[in-house]
Amino acid sequence: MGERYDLIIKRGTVVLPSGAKAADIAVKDGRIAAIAAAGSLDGACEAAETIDADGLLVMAGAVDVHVHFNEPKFGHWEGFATGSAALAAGGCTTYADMPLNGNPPTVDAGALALKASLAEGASAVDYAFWGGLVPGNADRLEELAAAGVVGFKAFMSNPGGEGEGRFREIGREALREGMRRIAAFGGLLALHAESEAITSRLAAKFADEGRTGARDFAASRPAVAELEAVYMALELAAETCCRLHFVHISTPEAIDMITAAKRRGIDVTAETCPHYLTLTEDDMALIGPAAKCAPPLRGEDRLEGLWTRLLEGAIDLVASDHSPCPEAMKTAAGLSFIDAWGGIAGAQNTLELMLEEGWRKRGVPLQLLSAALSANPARRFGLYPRKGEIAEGFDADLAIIDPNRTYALAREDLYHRHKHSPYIGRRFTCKVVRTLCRGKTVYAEGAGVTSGGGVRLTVPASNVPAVDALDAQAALGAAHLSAGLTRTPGSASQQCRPSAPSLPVNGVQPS
Ligand SMILES: NC(=O)N[C@H]1NC(=O)NC1=O
Ligand SMILES: [Zn+2]
Repeated sequence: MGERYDLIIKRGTVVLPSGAKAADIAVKDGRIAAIAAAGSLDGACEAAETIDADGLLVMAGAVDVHVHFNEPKFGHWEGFATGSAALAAGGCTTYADMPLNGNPPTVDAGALALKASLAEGASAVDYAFWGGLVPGNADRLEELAAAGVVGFKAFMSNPGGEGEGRFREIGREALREGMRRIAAFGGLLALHAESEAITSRLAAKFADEGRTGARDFAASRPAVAELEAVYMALELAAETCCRLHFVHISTPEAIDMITAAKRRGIDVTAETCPHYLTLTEDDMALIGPAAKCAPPLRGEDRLEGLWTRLLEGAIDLVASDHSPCPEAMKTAAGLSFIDAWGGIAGAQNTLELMLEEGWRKRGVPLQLLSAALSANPARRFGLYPRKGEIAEGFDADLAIIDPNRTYALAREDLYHRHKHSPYIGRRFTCKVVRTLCRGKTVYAEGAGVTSGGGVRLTVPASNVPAVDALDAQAALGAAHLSAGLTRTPGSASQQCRPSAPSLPVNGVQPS
């Protein structure tokens, strides 16, 4: 007998960075200890537990860097236990929680410590936190960075939300100052990019005119609001050398502006969400407030344009933007579409939606989906080389998927606190059947979710790699399409590279 392992997952179709391959995976002390030809480990080695993955896909657990779990104070909207249970059931093993909708928002070290104390022992999977950049907290950014946030989030338009002291949007000059400060310590800024001037003016105009429907909501947040905000932020990033990430981009035109900025050497990445890749404005009008989000869902052409950009490697990552609320804020009698909460509860469905709509329907290679869902977010936000990939030495964070299962998503399948979702009733031809975080099963079909074992990950500010590290995905996508995405070497990113030395990854050790 050879090595003794804790777990062997045998004969799965394993999605590696180089492609899908029949393989066995051995796990020891929470990490991937060996990857070998299918059937070669079983029998040759001892293991405390064996999972037979014959006929199943094994992917790196998703790294969802955009969720709103809303504690403290708004845990009745969504909390760490229920939100993370939904993620686990959907094949996600690491997430980063956004600094807003909870109260106090995560805009200083005290608020971060309070939030961390609430997450401790409650989360099913591993997690990290975002800090916030808001008017007036420029002096608090360094303390948040020192406490290990993955980056800072700011809103260029009104974020909504409730409560005294809630999160606020930031104007141009405060944004520039925040970028300057963040760049000084090698941090990263994530932006919700919609122009407040455009969206607030249209919202006020439509309110006067009594226009309150789904189409009116979409028209009040047109594509140009996103494009103007992205353009302005890219200029400020070039000026301040601040590393930038755009959350939930909804238009291919904005992706193209970001791609052009990358070619100029600006250190910037782009995220989109499953809903912009799977639902249109027409769907929003049909489904109602469960499909309301900001930026709003767009037309079919833009949806397909985003898939093309994803295939080209021009979209760096996909995250859920899970932003739920109590049922009544979506469906109360007499509530107009305009007044319903804007946020889609999608934490559980990211991986299955991407497999269904990407791999199945559009032929997107599995390794490209895996890069967008796992490796790239882990890399960009300092969680790599611990999270995000199936490779020796990485945490054994795995999603096991049955690619031969047909089911229609039912309300009762959902683990998040409030069961409104635009995907209820949707048919899937694949299903996550088991999720492992550091080698421990956190979700198994039938058994459900095992709660509370997730650990917090902290990231030193200067440990986050520059965008060049993501070029592998662009190359992967370009190879698939045989259309090249090239970056101009030695331009702004070279001048802007922070002088701080690169630190080792400070992910929490497996306990
Ligand atoms: N406040 C908040 O969570 N907003 C999120 N919801 C949404 O649809 N877009 C967002 O940025
Ligand atoms: Zn969000």
